Amino acid sequence: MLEFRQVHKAYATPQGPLKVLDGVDLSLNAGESLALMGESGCGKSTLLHLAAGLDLPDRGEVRLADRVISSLGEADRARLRRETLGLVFQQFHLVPSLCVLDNLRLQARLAGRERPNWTAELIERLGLAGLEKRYPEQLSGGQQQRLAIGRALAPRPALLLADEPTGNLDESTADQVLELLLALVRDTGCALLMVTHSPRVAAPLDRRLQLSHGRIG
Ligand SMILES: Nc1ncnc2c1ncn2[C@@H]1O[C@H](COP(=O)(O)OP(=O)(O)OP(=O)(O)O)[C@@H](O)[C@H]1O
Repeated sequence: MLEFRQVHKAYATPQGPLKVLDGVDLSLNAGESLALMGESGCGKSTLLHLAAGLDLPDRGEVRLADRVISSLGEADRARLRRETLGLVFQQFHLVPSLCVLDNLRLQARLAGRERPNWTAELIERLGLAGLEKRYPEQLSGGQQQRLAIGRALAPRPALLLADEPTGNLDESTADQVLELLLALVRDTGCALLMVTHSPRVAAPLDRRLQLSHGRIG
């Protein structure tokens, strides 16, 4: 589903290149869930951005759904991302001018996979029934993050990439949102790569990997 082969990435800084990934190998099978852990600044978000084709490695290869996403041009990367991936970040990235229902519909439509029955089921399971016509700013933080998860899963992606998806929520809301995310991932058979610094959040996933000194330990 997702594979990194000897991936290297450095950022240009005024002090010279900052080496962040230094030969990362990683492989995630279809339907599998993986927690990527490591200290702040070790390169977890960088790795996730490379997995999504939002950025490119300096060396090495990133394969997504049997395509080498790191060799594709920007338009092809965007298409592969739309067709294959769901993305959930700490900031919700909802469309503020669209209501709950249209936020969900838009994402499915962009992927060319609108399924009204699935959208309706999602709204129920997200606990957003009755709030379909509300705009994101009229929702609580937990509701917004549930909507962001629903939006990512609306097109039934093969892989969900999540960057600290409960990082902005209080502990009990975070627990509920995480439980919902894992249940939806399990029921849709979607693979999951989740960045988290929290062992508690990582515990229920199939595997846990540590990123340190630019490599997977
Ligand atoms: N565009 C950029 N230009 C220069 N340096 C960057 C850039 N993006 C990230 N960095 C640096 O690269 C390193 C890795 O950043 P990254 O965001 O991947 O870490 P992280 O493990 O996700 O951190 P956190 O857990 O704090 O979110 C950090 O030292 C960061 O300051």
